[in-house]
Amino acid sequence: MFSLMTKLFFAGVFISVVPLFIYQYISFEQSSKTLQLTYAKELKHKTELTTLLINQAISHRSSDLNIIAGGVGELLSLKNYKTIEKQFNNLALNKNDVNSLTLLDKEARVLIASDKSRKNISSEVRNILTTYKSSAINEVYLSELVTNNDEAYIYMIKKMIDYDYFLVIEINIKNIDLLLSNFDDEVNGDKAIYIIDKNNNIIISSDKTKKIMASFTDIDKLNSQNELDDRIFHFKDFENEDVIASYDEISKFGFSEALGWKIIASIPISVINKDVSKSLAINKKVSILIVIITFLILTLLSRNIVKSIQKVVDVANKISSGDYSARVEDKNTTTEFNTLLIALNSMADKIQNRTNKLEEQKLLLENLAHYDTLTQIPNRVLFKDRIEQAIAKAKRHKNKFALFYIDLDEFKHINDSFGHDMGDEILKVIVLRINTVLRKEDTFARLGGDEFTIILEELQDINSITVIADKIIDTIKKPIDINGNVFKVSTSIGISIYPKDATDKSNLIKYSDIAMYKAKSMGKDNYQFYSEDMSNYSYNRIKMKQSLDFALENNEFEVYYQPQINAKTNELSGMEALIRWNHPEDGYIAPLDFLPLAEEIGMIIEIDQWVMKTAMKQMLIWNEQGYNPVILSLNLSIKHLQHENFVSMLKSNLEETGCKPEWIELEVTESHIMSNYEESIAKLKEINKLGIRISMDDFGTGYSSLSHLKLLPIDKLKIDKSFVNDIPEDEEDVAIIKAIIALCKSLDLTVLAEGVETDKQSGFLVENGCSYIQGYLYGKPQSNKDFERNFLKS
Ligand SMILES: Nc1nc2c(ncn2[C@@H]2O[C@@H]3COP(=O)(O)O[C@H]4[C@@H](O)[C@H](n5cnc6c(=O)[nH]c(N)nc65)O[C@@H]4COP(=O)(O)O[C@H]3[C@H]2O)c(=O)[nH]1
Repeated sequence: MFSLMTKLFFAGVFISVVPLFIYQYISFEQSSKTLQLTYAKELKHKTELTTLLINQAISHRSSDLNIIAGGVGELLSLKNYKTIEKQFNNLALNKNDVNSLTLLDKEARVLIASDKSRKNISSEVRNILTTYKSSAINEVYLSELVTNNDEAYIYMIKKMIDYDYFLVIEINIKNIDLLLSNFDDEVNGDKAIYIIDKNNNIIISSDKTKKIMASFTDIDKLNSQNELDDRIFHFKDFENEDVIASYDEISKFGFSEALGWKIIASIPISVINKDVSKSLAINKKVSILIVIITFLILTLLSRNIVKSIQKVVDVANKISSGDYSARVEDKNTTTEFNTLLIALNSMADKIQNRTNKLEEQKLLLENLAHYDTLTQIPNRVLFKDRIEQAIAKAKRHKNKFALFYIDLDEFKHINDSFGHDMGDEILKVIVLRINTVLRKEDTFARLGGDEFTIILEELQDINSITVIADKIIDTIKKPIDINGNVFKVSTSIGISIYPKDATDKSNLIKYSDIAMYKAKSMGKDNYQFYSEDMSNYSYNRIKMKQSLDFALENNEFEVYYQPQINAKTNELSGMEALIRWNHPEDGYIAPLDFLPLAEEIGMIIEIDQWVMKTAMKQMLIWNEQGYNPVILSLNLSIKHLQHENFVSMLKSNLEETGCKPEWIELEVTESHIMSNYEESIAKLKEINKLGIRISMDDFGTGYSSLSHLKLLPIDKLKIDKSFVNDIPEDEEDVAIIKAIIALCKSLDLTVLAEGVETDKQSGFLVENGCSYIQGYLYGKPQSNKDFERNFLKS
């Protein structure tokens, strides 16, 4: 993996350097070729010039020889040898290339010489002369080249026909005018010029370091394939160096044919290339400058891009790590980058908005998950979490805390009677009130319905718990006014203490719940601290549940009958059937101790049915026996009454037992009827139609209004024992009882007082218009046999 910077750098190198290299190479090659051709043409010119010079020199010497020969002939005839010698000397002196001028006889003896010291001729000249004499040439003869000590000579011979003498001019090739200077120009230069003989040996060279006559081996190999232009070749010279060369042949001029020389001018390609390099030096510098500028621009550009990308990456990283407020602030000059930045920022905006919404929804969900929607206090879930925290905290600091389990008494009836909306409003008021009693650090939660919990942490002493419990009870107890309806709500509180009662969540809750039940069973508006005995109580409940399942099968239930007396006449006006449970192990169990449980576990209908049938059968028996038990009053649980088949069950019971409907009176409690008023009315009317009477039990404890009562198909009201207990002393109760009696009168209802134990109570009731009495004063609930004996037979 390469960074963007590295990639851009290498791309820059590739883009800028490679084309420049190619360009440099091509321009070098091109320039080299052009220069080679230019040089070649120059070389060609040089060879042509040299050829011309040599030809001219030879031609001039030849003319000189002819002229001298003419002059010498005359002087010889005058025997003026001195003048001949003088002429010889003049020529030798004036012409650089003329080394000597000699007159020889036919035996090749020196007759006259420009150089007096010369008495004999060299063997080479003698041989030339011999060759000349044997040939048929009478014109000027040109010899082959003769070399001697780095010098090269040619000899020109002219026969003096009249005398059989020979004139010989020795020409030093190298001393030919201009040729020398022409050659000298190139000495020490890069160019070289050579004269080679017909055997390709160098006769003369501008470069003295190159041996004269050294073999110029490859000259014959110059052929068309090496030919760049007319007589211009590219080849390797005798030192194996690449050269460009041009040549010319001296043989093309007149008699010089005999020479067969070639003039070669050459220049090494390396020299040309040096020139090319020189001329391209500026080009190179410009290229290097371009490369440097390109690098600089690319570096700046890539830095700029990388910097911008880095900003984008930084922001993207921040966003990915949860910082949705991160934005790219800087504007970039690049359009594409600006587009990217705008897109990224808008993406971040969207993510932030979405995250905010999610957060809000999360909070809402958390709220819904942890808070009670009605009262806005913690719900069961949050309560469980808080109690765990409280346990951990108390454990750490070795503290204790209290757990309150609060249940509103009879709240279900309020709910049922006035509807859930009203119930909800009451709950809200109660929650507000409890909150005023609590400190901020206390957790107040609603577990559901009318059940609440409070965790009281950092307790100073046990007294503070009772103070708060009392305050809660008192504040709830105060009348609650909802839209003109005034309610009085009582409450039961169970309290468990950490770590005294339990150190774990579930036991603390369980024990506070048990304590709450205990509080409930002890009467209203009360609190109870948990104790181990209470656990036994709840254990007993579980045991009782199991026992109830078998009680019917095992015939453990019995129906007792309590007389109802017309106190005015002292006659039996009826009786109430009351269930009794004779537990095989625990003995007698009071109805209020097991009936709520039976209702809870759904057994109440079965039990009621059994009581109903048993009592109906008993009525038939007593009627058949000729007794007059008058009316059988049967208790009815609300669940039983609300059962959709209740009326048909009632009918079939009547049919099954043979009991007449007019013998029967069904007792429904005031609160039960009011809890489901509409449905109850319909059902009670159906029952009424069967000819069965209906009485309202526990009257005064519910919330029925006059208008409700008027519409109900009831025959009798039963004044609750709680109002009877303290009469005639309690003025309030007296007033209530009087009001109920007056109400019955006005609605044309029979009125019966329950729980009458004393003559005083009975006397007061009769005196005030309530002659029907039920109570221990006249008889406790008793077995059928006892009842028959005590009230039917007598
Ligand atoms: N201290 C005292 N008590 C008196 C006096 N006179 C009557 N009582 C008691 O008052 C209760 C009257 O019955 P209730 O109000 O219908 O109240 C009944 C009734 O609501 C319910 N219940 C009893 N048997 C049945 C039944 O078979 N089915 C249903 N659904 N409920 C029943 O259980 C409640 C309690 O029944 P019990 O314990 O039998 O208690 C009976 C009776 O024994 C008195 O002078 N002093």
